[in-house]
Amino acid sequence: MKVYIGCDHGGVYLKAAVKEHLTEEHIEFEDLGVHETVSTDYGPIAKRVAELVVGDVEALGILICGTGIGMSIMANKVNGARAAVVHDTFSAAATRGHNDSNILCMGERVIGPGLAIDVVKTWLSTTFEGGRHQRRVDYINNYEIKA
Ligand SMILES: O=C(CO)[C@H](O)[C@H](O)[C@H](O)COP(=O)(O)O
Repeated sequence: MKVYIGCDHGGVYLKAAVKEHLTEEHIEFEDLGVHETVSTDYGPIAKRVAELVVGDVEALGILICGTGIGMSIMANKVNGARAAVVHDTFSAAATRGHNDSNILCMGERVIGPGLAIDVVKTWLSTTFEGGRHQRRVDYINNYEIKA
């Protein structure tokens, strides 16, 4: 598994904390930026990470901005991206287990690094349950194919 990670200026510090965790856990990742807190736009970063994730079935993505919301809105425009804004471990497990989310979005202005790392741990270690949830994810995929 490889994790593509990106942020805007509102997520630089939380991204650094998440990268530290991924490094400690020997989880392969690629940082698509940004690296500075100079004001920037979340759109291009979210688009790039989402495209990379969709292009590699083994890959997952983590996107961080001030709230996680701008990143998720943009990422979900990319066909095949299932980006979820998550700030608690219950939702982290549910969105992997039920929605097969492939991109985790968080907000540095919303969540502290301790809980954020727990969210990342839970999200990365939970697997998709399939079954009735596969039908629901298929509905989304079919909609994208026709759109
Ligand atoms: O898109 C967002 C809001 O949902 C992100 O949190 C951005 O990081 C935020 O809008 C950036 O705001 P700023 O005032 O330009 O720092």
